[in-house]
Amino acid sequence: MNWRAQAMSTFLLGLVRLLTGAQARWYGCPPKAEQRIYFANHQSHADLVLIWAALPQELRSITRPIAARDYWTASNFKRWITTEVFNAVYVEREKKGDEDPLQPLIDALESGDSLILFPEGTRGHAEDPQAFKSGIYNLARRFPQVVLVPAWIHNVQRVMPKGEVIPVPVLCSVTFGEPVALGADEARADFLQRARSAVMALREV
Ligand SMILES: CCCCCCCCCCCCCCCC(=O)OC[C@@H](O)COP(=O)(O)O
Repeated sequence: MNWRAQAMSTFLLGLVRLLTGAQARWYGCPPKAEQRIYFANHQSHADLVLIWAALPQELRSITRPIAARDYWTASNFKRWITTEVFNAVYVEREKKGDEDPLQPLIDALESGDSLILFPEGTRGHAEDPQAFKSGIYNLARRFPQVVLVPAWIHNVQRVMPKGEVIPVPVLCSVTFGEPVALGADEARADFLQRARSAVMALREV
C-alpha cells in the first residue's frame, strides 16, 4: 500500500469506529487465519468498512472484498479506493459473452485469498436481505475447503444509506456466525435460502 492508500485506510477505519463504535461480535467462530468467504447483508458502503475494521490487521491484507465493477470503476476515485485501499476483486454484474463472471473470484480463491461477499449483489433498503445470487453456491461447490462465515451487519443503513453522502453517527455492530457448509447433494435454491437464513438468524443473537 502506498502512503495515500494507507492514510485513507487509517482515516476510514477511524471514521467508522467514531461513527458506529464498530462493535465486532465473533459469536459463531473466532477470527482465524484460514481461507474464508465472509458473506453478509448489504445496505451501505460502510458495511464493508465495518467488516474490515473487525478483522485483525494481519487478516485484512489477505481478505478481499468483491466489488461491482460497473459501480466501483465509474470514477477514478472509486477505482482507486477499491483497488489501492481495499484490494477489491471486481465482479461483472451483467454476464458478458462466454466469460464466467466468477472467474476473478475463482482466481483470488485459488491464490489463497479470503473474500468478503455481499450475495444480494446490491444494497437493499428493507430490513430483510434480498434473495442471494448464486455465486456463493458455485464457489462453495468448487472450493469445499473454504470456510463460509455468515455475518449480520446491524444498523449501518442508518449511517450512510444508499443515496446519502454525509454519514451520521449511530451505534452499529457486526456479528459473525457459525460457518455454513454446502451439503453433498444440496440443491442450489435450498443452499441459497439456508445461507440467507444463517445471516438473518444473527440479527437475534
Ligand atoms: C462511514 C464510512 C464510509 C465509507 C465509504 C468508503 C467505502 C469504500 C468501500 C468499498 C466497498 C467495496 C464493496 C462493495 C460491494 C458492492 O460492490 O456492492 C454493490 C454496491 O456497492 C453498489 O451497487 P448498488 O447498491 O446497486 O448501487
